[in-house]
Amino acid sequence: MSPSVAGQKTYSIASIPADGIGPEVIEAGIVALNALTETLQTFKLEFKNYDWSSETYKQTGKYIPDGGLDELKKHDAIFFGAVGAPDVPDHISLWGLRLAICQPFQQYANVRPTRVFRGTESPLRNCSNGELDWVIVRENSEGEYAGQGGRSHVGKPWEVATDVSIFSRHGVERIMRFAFELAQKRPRKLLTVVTKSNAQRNGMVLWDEVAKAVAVDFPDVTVDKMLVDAMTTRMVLKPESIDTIVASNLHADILSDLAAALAGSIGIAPTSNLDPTREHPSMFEPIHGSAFDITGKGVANPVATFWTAAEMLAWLGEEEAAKKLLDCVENVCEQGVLTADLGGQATTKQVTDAVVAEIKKLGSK
Ligand SMILES: NC(=O)c1ccc[n+]([C@@H]2O[C@H](COP(=O)([O-])OP(=O)(O)OC[C@H]3O[C@@H](n4cnc5c(N)ncnc54)[C@H](O)[C@@H]3O)[C@@H](O)[C@H]2O)c1
Ligand SMILES: O=C(O)[C@H](O)[C@@H](O)C(=O)O
Ligand SMILES: [K+]
Ligand SMILES: [Mn+2]
Repeated sequence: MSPSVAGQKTYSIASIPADGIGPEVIEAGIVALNALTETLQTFKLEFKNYDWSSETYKQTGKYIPDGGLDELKKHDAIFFGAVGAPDVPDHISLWGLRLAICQPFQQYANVRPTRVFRGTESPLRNCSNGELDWVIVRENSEGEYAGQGGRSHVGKPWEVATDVSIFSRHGVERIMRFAFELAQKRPRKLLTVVTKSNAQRNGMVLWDEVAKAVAVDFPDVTVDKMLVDAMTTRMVLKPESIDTIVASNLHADILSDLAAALAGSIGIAPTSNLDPTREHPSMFEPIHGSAFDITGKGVANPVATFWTAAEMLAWLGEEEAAKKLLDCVENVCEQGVLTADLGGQATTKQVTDAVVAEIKKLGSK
């Protein structure tokens, strides 16, 4: 961050639109953010685009060029689209770009809020707005995504393959502390620790023990423990009983897509990959992937990326602007300007234009 001539703070943002609908929604996000800074005149954003993608990988053999991570470190935040292409195996693309940033940058806290917006509907019967307002905290550096494992005797009938889950006391304790602190800041002060310590008898047992130990430091937070399978039914049947959730890397990945769908669509929900120590820039992306089925059609819902942009601003310290942006987005949903995933007919551009129009109204308030 650097002071600008006009005395306004300037934040430097690396944008990595990458694959599929990533470039479509990131473009929409940048349009909305530029409209916001022009209207508010309270801070500035400078974007630098990185064309790292599956296309680059196919041409050069690398998603991130040599020295790329050092380049990224110079920015205040990273605004990421989605990675994954039909002609590159998914494990190559995910580990080549998203995880290749999250893991070395120790963005260990993945924060995934979900709620039902004004003007949108939950597919759940009898779930009114306000009854589904959750934040899922996903452990984002180890667990099932530790990268430990391998294959031997490839192609032989006796072939073996392993993916070993790693739970370290250090890794579990830091995510638990983060989740308790977040739950403590929310009005209900309610945290559900998701586990699978009946079947997974080592790592998940450590997970539970550390949760219990950390809870002692947060006497004002009410904690409960749920096995992940039962958690899915509670999310569907008693959404109002849930507030903040902490879960392992894989469990939370699955639960958060479910959460987004229960709030109306995967096209709404944001993700923050945070390095809470602020040693490295944090990375912000919509929760969804590259959505090959709708790529290039101009119909991707940009709302998840707008909410992502708001989360990024809040992390940078611009909470008021973040709140205003999200309000504009919710106003547009309430006006019924919705993409097909939310039951509407609007295009990405029509939703973006409507959000920009709402943002411009802020200037006259
Ligand atoms: N963080 C990431 O970059 C990330 C996340 C998830 C999946 N992926 C990758 O994306 C690729 C496709 O994965 P997938 O199909 O499992 O998940 P996906 O999220 O891309 O799509 C799932 C479904 O949701 C719909 N959808 C997603 N985003 C939408 C939006 N903004 N508006 C409207 N509809 C939307 C899609 O059309 C599709 O029907 C794979 O390569 C996968 O590895 C990447
Ligand atoms: O991390 C993953 O599993 C994928 O990138 C994706 O599904 C996500 O949620 O980020
Ligand atoms: K994404
Ligand atoms: Mn996911």
